[in-house]
Amino acid sequence: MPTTAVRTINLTQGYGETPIIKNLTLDIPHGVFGLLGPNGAGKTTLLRTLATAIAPRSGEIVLLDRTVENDRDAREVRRHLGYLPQEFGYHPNFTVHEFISYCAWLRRIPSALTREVVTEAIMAVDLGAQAKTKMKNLSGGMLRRAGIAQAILGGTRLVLLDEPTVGLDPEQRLAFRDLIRRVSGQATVVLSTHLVEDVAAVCDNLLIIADGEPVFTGSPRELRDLSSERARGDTELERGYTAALYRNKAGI
Ligand SMILES: Nc1ncnc2c1ncn2[C@@H]1O[C@H](COP(=O)(O)OP(=O)(O)OP(=O)(O)O)[C@@H](O)[C@H]1O
Repeated sequence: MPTTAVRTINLTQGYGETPIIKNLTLDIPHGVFGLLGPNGAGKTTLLRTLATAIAPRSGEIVLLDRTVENDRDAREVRRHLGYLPQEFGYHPNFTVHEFISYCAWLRRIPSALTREVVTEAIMAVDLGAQAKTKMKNLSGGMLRRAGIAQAILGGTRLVLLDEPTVGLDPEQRLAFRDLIRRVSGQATVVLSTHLVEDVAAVCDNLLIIADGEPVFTGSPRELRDLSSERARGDTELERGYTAALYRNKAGI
């Protein structure tokens, strides 16, 4: 298996005149990859670009060994790609089963396979007991799990999750980490988060971006190694994170 699941080469992305992601060259290896950065750093913009929801302004993206140059490439790659945006839409009166079945239809999964893949995805996120519950009656954690179920539907090989732990209580976050570990047996997972501890718990590697530019790539352990007495933070990892940001601001 090739070692890189996602590659960006001189990727520039933005809205209107303003560039948000600036000339980003990045390799995301197979495994679980974290995206960290302050508010407005460009994490969502990068994930939306990798999800092929918005075309790059310039530069290249290679997803699962396919260079995405046109709509045909994007359509092909999307068959293997799952995306959970920060806010995902659903009909509140759909049951979990109906929601996931509807997503299967949107993803053009053949109807003969729908029942099987829908059940598989629901079971994978432990929502079997809620299959007949309406989406509007799910707790925040269950709703996130339903969102992840649609992202892994049909055995996707690349799963992009935007802030999947927002709004979860500590117990739900632990359960979420277990779920990501399980999903990573099937797919490369790229997730954005504000929570440095989530990254340490589940990610093999991570990128910190600030103002659309990379300030750190490496493992959680390498981030810890950046930690210094001077840097702010309650844990070594948080101090590593602030040190990486400070190092960038100081132009070191
Ligand atoms: N649709 C849009 N049109 C114009 N500007 C946008 C749009 N979406 C995002 N931006 C701007 O792009 C920049 C990066 O936003 P983005 O949402 O990618 O950052 P983020 O790192 O995900 O932030 P957060 O952690 O707050 O979610 C911000 O300055 C934001 O205001």
